Amino acid sequence: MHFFGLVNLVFMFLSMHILLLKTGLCNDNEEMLPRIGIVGAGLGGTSCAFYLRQLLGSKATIDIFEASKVGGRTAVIKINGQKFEAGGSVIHNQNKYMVDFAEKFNKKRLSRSDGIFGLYSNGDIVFETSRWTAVTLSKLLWRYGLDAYKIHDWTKNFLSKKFNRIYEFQDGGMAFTTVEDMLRAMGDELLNMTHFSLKDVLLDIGVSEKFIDELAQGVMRNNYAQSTGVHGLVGAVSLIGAEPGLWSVENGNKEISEALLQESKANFIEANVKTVTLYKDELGTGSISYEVDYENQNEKSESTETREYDIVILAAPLEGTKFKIAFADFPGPMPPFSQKFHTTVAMFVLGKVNTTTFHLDNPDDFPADLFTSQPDSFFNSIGKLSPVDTAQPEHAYEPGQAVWKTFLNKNPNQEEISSLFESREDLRLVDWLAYPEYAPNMKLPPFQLYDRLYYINAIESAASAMEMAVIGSRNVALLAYNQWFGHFDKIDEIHLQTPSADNKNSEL
Ligand SMILES: CC(C)=CCC/C(C)=C/CC/C(C)=C/CSC[C@H](N)C(=O)O
Repeated sequence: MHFFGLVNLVFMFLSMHILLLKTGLCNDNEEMLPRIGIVGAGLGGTSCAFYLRQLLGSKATIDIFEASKVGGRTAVIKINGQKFEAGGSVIHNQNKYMVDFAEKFNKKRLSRSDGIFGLYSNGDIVFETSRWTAVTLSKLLWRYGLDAYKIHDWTKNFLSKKFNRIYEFQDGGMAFTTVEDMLRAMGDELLNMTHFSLKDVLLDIGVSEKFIDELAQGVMRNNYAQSTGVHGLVGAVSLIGAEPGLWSVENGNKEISEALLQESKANFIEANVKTVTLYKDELGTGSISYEVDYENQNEKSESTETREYDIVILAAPLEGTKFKIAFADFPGPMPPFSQKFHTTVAMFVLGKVNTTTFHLDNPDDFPADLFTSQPDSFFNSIGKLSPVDTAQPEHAYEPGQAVWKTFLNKNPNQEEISSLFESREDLRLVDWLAYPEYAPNMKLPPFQLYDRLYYINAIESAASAMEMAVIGSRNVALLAYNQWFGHFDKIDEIHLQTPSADNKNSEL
Protein backbone atom coordinates (compact mmCIF):
# COMPACT_ATOMS: atom_id res chain seq x y z
CA MET A 1 0.00 0.00 0.00
CA HIS A 2 1.16 3.51 -0.80
CA PHE A 3 2.64 5.28 2.26
CA PHE A 4 0.13 8.16 2.10
CA GLY A 5 -2.71 5.65 1.82
CA LEU A 6 -1.54 3.94 5.01
CA VAL A 7 -1.27 7.25 6.91
CA ASN A 8 -4.75 8.14 5.67
CA LEU A 9 -6.14 4.81 6.89
CA VAL A 10 -4.59 5.19 10.36
CA PHE A 11 -5.85 8.77 10.54
CA MET A 12 -9.36 7.67 9.49
CA PHE A 13 -9.38 4.89 12.10
CA LEU A 14 -8.31 7.29 14.86
CA SER A 15 -10.87 9.94 13.91
CA MET A 16 -13.64 7.30 13.75
CA HIS A 17 -12.70 6.04 17.22
CA ILE A 18 -12.61 9.58 18.67
CA LEU A 19 -15.99 10.28 17.07
CA LEU A 20 -17.51 7.14 18.57
CA LEU A 21 -16.12 7.99 21.99
CA LYS A 22 -17.39 11.55 21.69
CA THR A 23 -20.88 10.40 20.75
CA GLY A 24 -20.87 7.93 23.62
CA LEU A 25 -21.53 4.93 21.36
CA CYS A 26 -18.31 3.38 22.54
CA ASN A 27 -17.71 3.73 26.25
CA ASP A 28 -14.95 1.20 26.69
CA ASN A 29 -12.21 3.80 27.08
CA GLU A 30 -11.99 4.38 30.83
CA GLU A 31 -10.18 7.68 30.34
CA MET A 32 -13.22 9.14 28.60
CA LEU A 33 -15.59 8.01 31.35
CA PRO A 34 -16.40 10.54 34.07
CA ARG A 35 -15.83 9.79 37.74
CA ILE A 36 -19.16 10.42 39.44
CA GLY A 37 -19.98 11.10 43.10
CA ILE A 38 -23.65 10.97 44.18
CA VAL A 39 -24.58 12.51 47.54
CA GLY A 40 -27.65 10.76 48.99
CA ALA A 41 -28.76 7.13 48.70
CA GLY A 42 -32.52 7.59 48.82
CA LEU A 43 -34.64 6.69 45.80
CA GLY A 44 -33.32 9.70 43.81
CA GLY A 45 -29.64 8.84 44.36
CA THR A 46 -29.95 5.09 43.85
CA SER A 47 -32.11 5.35 40.72
CA CYS A 48 -29.68 7.93 39.30
CA ALA A 49 -26.80 5.48 39.87
CA PHE A 50 -28.87 2.79 38.14
CA TYR A 51 -29.55 4.94 35.05
CA LEU A 52 -25.94 6.17 34.90
CA ARG A 53 -24.68 2.60 34.94
CA GLN A 54 -27.01 1.79 32.01
CA LEU A 55 -25.67 4.79 30.09
CA LEU A 56 -21.97 4.48 30.93
CA GLY A 57 -21.39 0.75 31.15
CA SER A 58 -19.60 -1.31 33.75
CA LYS A 59 -16.29 0.56 33.84
CA ALA A 60 -17.45 3.99 35.03
CA THR A 61 -16.68 4.96 38.64
CA ILE A 62 -19.91 5.71 40.51
CA ASP A 63 -19.64 6.40 44.25
CA ILE A 64 -22.71 7.03 46.38
CA PHE A 65 -22.53 8.66 49.81
CA GLU A 66 -25.05 8.30 52.64
CA ALA A 67 -24.76 8.23 56.41
CA SER A 68 -27.27 5.37 56.66
CA LYS A 69 -27.71 2.77 53.94
CA VAL A 70 -31.01 4.04 52.50
CA GLY A 71 -33.52 6.22 54.23
CA GLY A 72 -35.65 9.36 54.00
CA ARG A 73 -39.19 8.98 52.75
CA THR A 74 -38.82 5.22 52.34
CA ALA A 75 -37.64 4.33 55.86
CA VAL A 76 -39.42 1.59 57.81
CA ILE A 77 -40.17 1.44 61.54
CA LYS A 78 -40.45 -1.72 63.69
CA ILE A 79 -43.31 -1.82 66.22
CA ASN A 80 -44.25 -4.90 68.22
CA GLY A 81 -41.88 -6.97 66.05
CA GLN A 82 -43.52 -5.90 62.78
CA LYS A 83 -42.31 -3.49 60.11
CA PHE A 84 -44.37 -0.49 59.01
CA GLU A 85 -43.77 2.17 56.36
CA ALA A 86 -42.41 5.20 58.28
CA GLY A 87 -42.39 7.82 55.52
CA GLY A 88 -45.48 9.18 53.81
CA SER A 89 -44.87 7.47 50.51
CA VAL A 90 -47.29 5.44 48.53
CA ILE A 91 -47.10 4.40 44.89
CA HIS A 92 -49.88 4.69 42.31
CA ASN A 93 -50.65 2.19 39.52
CA GLN A 94 -50.03 4.98 37.00
CA ASN A 95 -46.43 5.44 38.23
CA LYS A 96 -44.65 3.81 35.30
CA TYR A 97 -41.12 3.73 36.71
CA MET A 98 -42.14 2.42 40.12
CA VAL A 99 -44.33 -0.27 38.52
CA ASP A 100 -41.43 -1.25 36.21
CA PHE A 101 -38.94 -1.41 39.11
CA ALA A 102 -41.29 -3.56 41.21
CA GLU A 103 -41.60 -5.96 38.27
CA LYS A 104 -37.89 -5.92 37.37
CA PHE A 105 -36.81 -6.67 40.94
CA ASN A 106 -39.63 -9.17 41.58
CA LYS A 107 -41.09 -7.21 44.44
CA LYS A 108 -44.54 -8.07 45.70
CA ARG A 109 -47.01 -5.18 45.70
CA LEU A 110 -49.23 -4.74 48.75
CA SER A 111 -52.46 -2.94 47.85
CA ARG A 112 -53.44 -0.24 50.29
CA SER A 113 -56.69 -1.45 51.84
CA ASP A 114 -59.70 0.51 50.67
CA GLY A 115 -60.98 0.88 54.22
CA ILE A 116 -63.45 3.49 55.39
CA PHE A 117 -62.35 7.09 54.85
CA GLY A 118 -63.57 9.88 57.12
CA LEU A 119 -63.29 13.67 57.20
CA TYR A 120 -62.97 15.45 60.54
CA SER A 121 -63.95 19.09 60.95
CA ASN A 122 -65.16 21.26 63.86
CA GLY A 123 -64.81 18.42 66.36
CA ASP A 124 -66.82 15.85 64.40
CA ILE A 125 -66.52 13.26 61.64
CA VAL A 126 -68.58 15.12 59.01
CA PHE A 127 -68.25 12.71 56.07
CA GLU A 128 -67.59 8.97 55.82
CA THR A 129 -67.40 6.51 52.94
CA SER A 130 -69.07 3.10 53.15
CA ARG A 131 -68.07 -0.52 52.63
CA TRP A 132 -70.48 -0.51 49.70
CA THR A 133 -69.34 1.47 46.64
CA ALA A 134 -72.91 2.38 45.64
CA VAL A 135 -73.49 3.93 49.08
CA THR A 136 -70.18 5.85 48.90
CA LEU A 137 -71.04 7.19 45.43
CA SER A 138 -74.50 8.30 46.62
CA LYS A 139 -72.97 10.04 49.65
CA LEU A 140 -70.39 11.82 47.45
CA LEU A 141 -73.11 12.86 45.00
CA TRP A 142 -75.34 14.11 47.80
CA ARG A 143 -72.67 16.23 49.49
CA TYR A 144 -70.49 17.34 46.57
CA GLY A 145 -72.51 16.79 43.38
CA LEU A 146 -70.30 15.66 40.45
CA ASP A 147 -67.09 17.19 41.88
CA ALA A 148 -65.30 13.89 42.55
CA TYR A 149 -66.09 12.72 39.01
CA LYS A 150 -64.94 16.05 37.50
CA ILE A 151 -61.55 15.70 39.17
CA HIS A 152 -61.19 12.06 38.17
CA ASP A 153 -62.03 12.88 34.54
CA TRP A 154 -59.68 15.91 34.45
CA THR A 155 -56.68 14.01 35.86
CA LYS A 156 -57.27 10.83 33.83
CA ASN A 157 -58.25 12.23 30.45
CA PHE A 158 -56.31 15.48 30.36
CA LEU A 159 -53.45 15.81 32.86
CA SER A 160 -52.17 12.23 32.66
CA LYS A 161 -51.81 12.46 28.86
CA LYS A 162 -49.57 15.53 29.23
CA PHE A 163 -47.71 14.05 32.19
CA ASN A 164 -46.92 10.79 30.37
CA ARG A 165 -44.93 12.65 27.70
CA ILE A 166 -41.98 12.74 30.07
CA TYR A 167 -41.59 8.95 29.66
CA GLU A 168 -41.34 9.35 25.89
CA PHE A 169 -38.79 12.16 26.15
CA GLN A 170 -36.65 10.18 28.57
CA ASP A 171 -36.86 6.97 26.52
CA GLY A 172 -35.55 9.10 23.62
CA GLY A 173 -32.56 10.23 25.72
CA MET A 174 -33.85 13.79 26.16
CA ALA A 175 -32.85 15.83 29.23
CA PHE A 176 -33.84 19.23 30.64
CA THR A 177 -31.70 21.75 32.48
CA THR A 178 -34.52 23.18 34.58
CA VAL A 179 -37.80 21.97 36.05
CA GLU A 180 -39.49 24.79 34.15
CA ASP A 181 -38.15 23.53 30.78
CA MET A 182 -39.22 20.00 31.63
CA LEU A 183 -42.79 21.04 32.49
CA ARG A 184 -43.04 23.29 29.42
CA ALA A 185 -42.01 20.36 27.23
CA MET A 186 -44.66 18.14 28.84
CA GLY A 187 -47.30 20.78 28.12
CA ASP A 188 -47.74 24.49 28.86
CA GLU A 189 -50.80 23.58 30.93
CA LEU A 190 -48.67 21.72 33.49
CA LEU A 191 -46.26 24.67 33.82
CA ASN A 192 -49.19 27.11 34.07
CA MET A 193 -50.64 25.13 36.95
CA THR A 194 -47.60 26.06 39.03
CA HIS A 195 -48.62 29.73 38.68
CA PHE A 196 -52.02 29.30 40.38
CA SER A 197 -53.24 27.86 43.67
CA LEU A 198 -54.90 24.43 43.66
CA LYS A 199 -58.05 26.18 44.84
CA ASP A 200 -58.09 28.49 41.78
CA VAL A 201 -57.25 25.64 39.39
CA LEU A 202 -60.12 23.52 40.74
CA LEU A 203 -62.57 26.44 40.72
CA ASP A 204 -61.57 26.97 37.09
CA ILE A 205 -62.63 23.43 36.11
CA GLY A 206 -65.94 23.90 37.89
CA VAL A 207 -65.32 22.13 41.23
CA SER A 208 -67.37 23.54 44.13
CA GLU A 209 -65.86 25.56 46.96
CA LYS A 210 -67.34 23.06 49.45
CA PHE A 211 -65.42 20.15 47.88
CA ILE A 212 -62.22 22.21 47.73
CA ASP A 213 -62.42 23.39 51.35
CA GLU A 214 -63.32 19.96 52.69
CA LEU A 215 -62.05 16.99 50.65
CA ALA A 216 -59.28 18.62 48.57
CA GLN A 217 -58.04 20.41 51.70
CA GLY A 218 -58.08 17.14 53.70
CA VAL A 219 -56.13 15.35 50.96
CA MET A 220 -53.54 18.15 50.83
CA ARG A 221 -53.11 18.10 54.61
CA ASN A 222 -52.56 14.34 54.58
CA ASN A 223 -50.28 14.13 51.52
CA TYR A 224 -48.28 17.36 51.84
CA ALA A 225 -49.16 18.82 55.29
CA GLN A 226 -50.29 21.96 53.46
CA SER A 227 -53.50 23.54 52.17
CA THR A 228 -55.24 24.09 48.83
CA GLY A 229 -53.14 27.29 48.68
CA VAL A 230 -50.26 25.16 47.24
CA HIS A 231 -49.71 25.42 43.48
CA GLY A 232 -52.03 23.49 41.20
CA LEU A 233 -49.55 20.91 39.90
CA VAL A 234 -48.55 19.47 43.26
CA GLY A 235 -52.25 19.71 44.15
CA ALA A 236 -53.16 17.52 41.16
CA VAL A 237 -50.48 14.96 42.07
CA SER A 238 -51.87 14.91 45.61
CA LEU A 239 -55.43 14.33 44.34
CA ILE A 240 -54.21 11.44 42.17
CA GLY A 241 -52.60 10.08 45.33
CA ALA A 242 -56.08 9.95 46.89
CA GLU A 243 -57.57 7.84 44.09
CA PRO A 244 -57.79 4.03 44.16
CA GLY A 245 -54.75 2.10 42.90
CA LEU A 246 -52.27 2.80 45.69
CA TRP A 247 -49.76 0.22 46.84
CA SER A 248 -46.51 -0.24 48.75
CA VAL A 249 -43.72 -2.75 48.30
CA GLU A 250 -43.64 -5.81 50.55
CA ASN A 251 -41.05 -5.29 53.30
CA GLY A 252 -41.06 -1.55 52.62
CA ASN A 253 -40.60 0.78 49.66
CA LYS A 254 -36.91 1.04 50.53
CA GLU A 255 -36.53 -2.44 48.96
CA ILE A 256 -36.63 -0.68 45.58
CA SER A 257 -33.81 1.72 46.52
CA GLU A 258 -31.75 -1.19 47.84
CA ALA A 259 -32.29 -3.21 44.65
CA LEU A 260 -31.36 -0.19 42.50
CA LEU A 261 -28.20 0.35 44.51
CA GLN A 262 -27.21 -3.28 44.08
CA GLU A 263 -28.04 -3.35 40.37
CA SER A 264 -26.08 -0.11 39.78
CA LYS A 265 -22.93 -1.71 41.26
CA ALA A 266 -22.14 1.74 42.64
CA ASN A 267 -19.56 1.94 45.39
CA PHE A 268 -21.57 2.68 48.58
CA ILE A 269 -19.69 4.91 51.04
CA GLU A 270 -21.25 5.14 54.51
CA ALA A 271 -20.31 8.74 55.19
CA ASN A 272 -21.51 12.31 55.68
CA VAL A 273 -20.37 14.62 52.91
CA LYS A 274 -19.01 17.78 54.50
CA THR A 275 -17.69 19.89 51.60
CA VAL A 276 -17.81 20.01 47.82
CA THR A 277 -14.89 22.07 46.48
CA LEU A 278 -14.63 23.33 42.92
CA TYR A 279 -11.23 22.93 41.25
CA LYS A 280 -10.44 24.87 38.11
CA ASP A 281 -7.50 23.85 35.98
CA GLU A 282 -4.70 26.36 36.66
CA LEU A 283 -3.53 26.27 33.01
CA GLY A 284 -6.78 28.01 32.07
CA THR A 285 -8.06 25.17 29.86
CA GLY A 286 -11.50 25.63 31.40
CA SER A 287 -11.50 22.05 32.69
CA ILE A 288 -12.90 21.55 36.19
CA SER A 289 -13.18 18.83 38.80
CA TYR A 290 -14.66 18.47 42.27
CA GLU A 291 -13.17 17.43 45.58
CA VAL A 292 -15.63 15.81 47.98
CA ASP A 293 -14.65 15.75 51.67
CA TYR A 294 -16.57 13.23 53.75
CA GLU A 295 -16.64 11.85 57.27
CA ASN A 296 -16.77 8.06 57.40
CA GLN A 297 -19.65 6.75 59.50
CA ASN A 298 -18.95 3.04 59.55
CA GLU A 299 -17.76 1.30 62.72
CA LYS A 300 -14.31 0.58 61.31
CA SER A 301 -13.15 4.16 60.78
CA GLU A 302 -14.41 7.62 61.69
CA SER A 303 -11.87 9.47 59.60
CA THR A 304 -12.31 12.36 57.17
CA GLU A 305 -11.37 11.52 53.61
CA THR A 306 -11.38 13.13 50.19
CA ARG A 307 -12.21 11.92 46.68
CA GLU A 308 -12.04 13.65 43.34
CA TYR A 309 -14.86 13.59 40.75
CA ASP A 310 -15.64 14.98 37.30
CA ILE A 311 -19.35 15.07 38.08
CA VAL A 312 -21.14 15.54 41.42
CA ILE A 313 -24.84 14.81 41.80
CA LEU A 314 -26.74 16.04 44.86
CA ALA A 315 -29.64 13.77 45.81
CA ALA A 316 -30.80 15.23 49.13
CA PRO A 317 -32.44 18.51 50.19
CA LEU A 318 -29.84 21.27 50.43
CA GLU A 319 -31.58 23.29 53.13
CA GLY A 320 -32.73 22.51 56.65
CA THR A 321 -30.78 19.25 56.98
CA LYS A 322 -28.75 18.31 60.04
CA PHE A 323 -25.84 17.51 57.74
CA LYS A 324 -25.43 20.71 55.76
CA ILE A 325 -23.00 20.48 52.86
CA ALA A 326 -20.53 23.38 52.47
CA PHE A 327 -19.59 24.51 48.96
CA ALA A 328 -16.08 25.94 48.56
CA ASP A 329 -14.37 28.04 45.88
CA PHE A 330 -17.44 28.62 43.71
CA PRO A 331 -17.54 32.07 42.09
CA GLY A 332 -21.06 32.78 43.45
CA PRO A 333 -23.42 31.59 46.22
CA MET A 334 -24.09 27.85 46.21
CA PRO A 335 -26.83 26.75 45.96
CA PRO A 336 -27.82 29.72 43.82
CA PHE A 337 -31.46 29.61 45.07
CA SER A 338 -33.45 28.81 48.17
CA GLN A 339 -35.79 25.81 48.38
CA LYS A 340 -37.46 25.62 51.80
CA PHE A 341 -38.53 22.12 52.88
CA HIS A 342 -41.40 21.27 55.23
CA THR A 343 -40.64 19.16 58.28
CA THR A 344 -43.40 16.60 58.79
CA VAL A 345 -43.78 14.68 62.03
CA ALA A 346 -45.19 11.15 61.97
CA MET A 347 -46.42 9.79 65.32
CA PHE A 348 -46.76 6.01 65.55
CA VAL A 349 -49.02 4.76 68.32
CA LEU A 350 -49.89 1.20 69.22
CA GLY A 351 -53.14 1.83 71.07
CA LYS A 352 -56.84 2.71 71.01
CA VAL A 353 -58.31 5.90 69.58
CA ASN A 354 -60.19 8.18 71.97
CA THR A 355 -63.89 7.42 71.47
CA THR A 356 -64.95 10.52 73.46
CA THR A 357 -63.04 12.93 71.20
CA PHE A 358 -64.44 11.34 68.06
CA HIS A 359 -67.97 10.74 69.47
CA LEU A 360 -67.90 7.00 68.81
CA ASP A 361 -69.69 4.19 70.71
CA ASN A 362 -67.07 1.69 69.67
CA PRO A 363 -63.35 2.27 68.82
CA ASP A 364 -63.75 -0.21 65.94
CA ASP A 365 -66.03 2.36 64.25
CA PHE A 366 -63.03 4.67 63.71
CA PRO A 367 -62.27 4.99 59.96
CA ALA A 368 -59.12 3.44 58.50
CA ASP A 369 -58.12 6.94 57.34
CA LEU A 370 -59.28 10.17 58.94
CA PHE A 371 -58.28 13.45 57.26
CA THR A 372 -58.76 16.91 58.78
CA SER A 373 -59.79 20.00 56.82
CA GLN A 374 -59.43 22.84 59.33
CA PRO A 375 -56.15 24.78 59.02
CA ASP A 376 -55.92 25.15 62.84
CA SER A 377 -56.28 21.41 63.58
CA PHE A 378 -53.09 20.31 65.43
CA PHE A 379 -53.00 17.00 63.53
CA ASN A 380 -53.31 16.53 59.77
CA SER A 381 -54.56 12.93 59.54
CA ILE A 382 -54.70 9.59 61.31
CA GLY A 383 -54.36 6.30 59.44
CA LYS A 384 -54.47 2.66 60.50
CA LEU A 385 -51.29 0.88 59.43
CA SER A 386 -50.84 -2.59 58.01
CA PRO A 387 -47.46 -4.27 58.41
CA VAL A 388 -45.28 -4.46 55.31
CA ASP A 389 -43.56 -7.71 56.35
CA THR A 390 -46.43 -10.02 55.52
CA ALA A 391 -44.34 -13.12 56.25
CA GLN A 392 -44.58 -12.28 59.97
CA PRO A 393 -47.60 -13.76 61.78
CA GLU A 394 -50.45 -11.24 62.31
CA HIS A 395 -50.73 -9.87 65.83
CA ALA A 396 -54.01 -10.39 67.61
CA TYR A 397 -54.82 -6.94 68.92
CA GLU A 398 -57.58 -6.18 71.44
CA PRO A 399 -60.80 -4.72 69.98
CA GLY A 400 -60.13 -1.15 68.85
CA GLN A 401 -56.39 -1.54 69.23
CA ALA A 402 -54.11 -1.03 66.19
CA VAL A 403 -50.94 0.68 65.02
CA TRP A 404 -51.88 4.23 63.99
CA LYS A 405 -49.86 6.81 62.08
CA THR A 406 -50.72 10.44 62.80
CA PHE A 407 -49.23 13.21 60.65
CA LEU A 408 -48.54 16.54 62.38
CA ASN A 409 -46.55 19.70 61.72
CA LYS A 410 -44.82 19.62 65.11
CA ASN A 411 -44.34 17.26 68.04
CA PRO A 412 -47.61 16.92 70.01
CA ASN A 413 -47.89 17.60 73.77
CA GLN A 414 -49.30 15.05 76.29
CA GLU A 415 -52.75 16.63 76.22
CA GLU A 416 -52.93 16.44 72.44
CA ILE A 417 -51.80 12.79 72.43
CA SER A 418 -54.43 11.85 75.03
CA SER A 419 -57.14 13.63 73.07
CA LEU A 420 -56.39 11.31 70.13
CA PHE A 421 -55.61 8.03 71.97
CA GLU A 422 -57.28 6.83 75.18
CA SER A 423 -54.69 4.11 75.73
CA ARG A 424 -51.32 3.32 74.24
CA GLU A 425 -48.58 0.73 74.64
CA ASP A 426 -46.03 2.28 72.35
CA LEU A 427 -45.43 5.74 70.88
CA ARG A 428 -42.67 6.86 68.48
CA LEU A 429 -42.06 10.15 66.75
CA VAL A 430 -40.25 10.39 63.42
CA ASP A 431 -39.63 13.62 61.55
CA TRP A 432 -38.05 14.30 58.18
CA LEU A 433 -37.80 17.00 55.52
CA ALA A 434 -40.69 15.59 53.57
CA TYR A 435 -41.41 18.01 50.69
CA PRO A 436 -40.94 21.69 49.81
CA GLU A 437 -43.24 24.43 51.11
CA TYR A 438 -45.41 24.99 48.04
CA ALA A 439 -46.88 28.25 46.75
CA PRO A 440 -48.13 29.53 43.39
CA ASN A 441 -45.34 31.09 41.31
CA MET A 442 -42.66 29.62 43.56
CA LYS A 443 -39.17 29.38 42.11
CA LEU A 444 -38.69 26.15 40.14
CA PRO A 445 -34.98 25.42 40.64
CA PRO A 446 -32.58 24.21 37.96
CA PHE A 447 -31.33 20.62 37.79
CA GLN A 448 -27.88 22.02 37.10
CA LEU A 449 -26.28 24.19 39.80
CA TYR A 450 -22.91 24.66 38.13
CA ASP A 451 -20.85 23.03 35.38
CA ARG A 452 -21.19 19.25 36.05
CA LEU A 453 -22.88 19.81 39.42
CA TYR A 454 -26.49 18.58 39.44
CA TYR A 455 -29.41 18.60 41.89
CA ILE A 456 -32.07 15.86 41.64
CA ASN A 457 -34.36 17.31 44.34
CA ALA A 458 -35.10 20.31 42.11
CA ILE A 459 -37.98 18.14 40.76
CA GLU A 460 -39.70 18.28 44.16
CA SER A 461 -40.73 21.89 43.51
CA ALA A 462 -43.04 20.57 40.79
CA ALA A 463 -44.27 17.79 43.11
CA SER A 464 -42.70 15.43 45.59
CA ALA A 465 -43.48 11.73 45.22
CA MET A 466 -41.50 8.54 44.63
CA GLU A 467 -42.23 8.58 40.88
CA MET A 468 -41.16 12.22 40.69
CA ALA A 469 -37.84 11.37 42.37
CA VAL A 470 -37.16 8.77 39.67
CA ILE A 471 -38.16 11.16 36.86
CA GLY A 472 -35.78 13.76 38.35
CA SER A 473 -32.97 11.25 38.73
CA ARG A 474 -33.28 9.90 35.18
CA ASN A 475 -33.28 13.49 33.91
CA VAL A 476 -30.07 14.27 35.81
CA ALA A 477 -28.42 11.04 34.60
CA LEU A 478 -29.31 11.93 30.99
CA LEU A 479 -28.29 15.57 31.43
CA ALA A 480 -24.88 14.66 32.87
CA TYR A 481 -24.35 12.04 30.13
CA ASN A 482 -25.47 14.30 27.26
CA GLN A 483 -23.27 17.14 28.46
CA TRP A 484 -20.22 14.93 29.02
CA PHE A 485 -20.44 13.37 25.54
CA GLY A 486 -21.56 16.57 23.76
CA HIS A 487 -25.08 15.43 22.81
CA PHE A 488 -26.37 18.99 22.96
CA ASP A 489 -29.26 18.25 20.61
CA LYS A 490 -30.65 16.06 23.41
CA ILE A 491 -30.80 18.89 25.95
CA ASP A 492 -33.91 21.09 26.08
CA GLU A 493 -34.31 20.84 22.27
CA ILE A 494 -37.70 19.20 22.11
CA HIS A 495 -38.41 20.58 18.65
CA LEU A 496 -35.78 18.13 17.35
CA GLN A 497 -37.73 15.17 18.75
CA THR A 498 -40.15 13.27 16.56
CA PRO A 499 -43.51 13.33 18.33
CA SER A 500 -45.14 9.93 18.79
CA ALA A 501 -48.35 9.06 16.97
CA ASP A 502 -50.25 9.85 20.16
CA ASN A 503 -48.83 13.35 20.32
CA LYS A 504 -48.83 14.21 16.61
CA ASN A 505 -52.14 16.00 16.82
CA SER A 506 -51.43 17.70 20.09
CA GLU A 507 -50.26 21.28 20.41
CA LEU A 508 -46.75 20.45 21.73
C1 LIG B 1 -50.10 15.18 37.52
C2 LIG B 1 -50.28 13.86 36.91
C3 LIG B 1 -51.22 13.75 35.79
C4 LIG B 1 -49.66 12.73 37.30
C5 LIG B 1 -48.79 12.59 38.47
C6 LIG B 1 -48.37 11.16 38.63
C7 LIG B 1 -47.81 10.99 40.03
C8 LIG B 1 -46.46 11.45 40.30
C9 LIG B 1 -48.60 10.40 40.95
C10 LIG B 1 -48.19 10.20 42.39
C11 LIG B 1 -49.41 10.16 43.21
C12 LIG B 1 -49.08 9.86 44.65
C13 LIG B 1 -48.84 8.47 45.02
C14 LIG B 1 -49.09 10.87 45.50
C15 LIG B 1 -48.88 10.67 46.95
S1 LIG B 1 -48.57 12.15 47.77
C16 LIG B 1 -46.81 12.08 47.87
C17 LIG B 1 -46.33 11.67 49.21
N1 LIG B 1 -46.54 12.69 50.16
C18 LIG B 1 -44.84 11.36 49.09
O1 LIG B 1 -44.05 12.01 49.76
O2 LIG B 1 -44.49 10.45 48.35
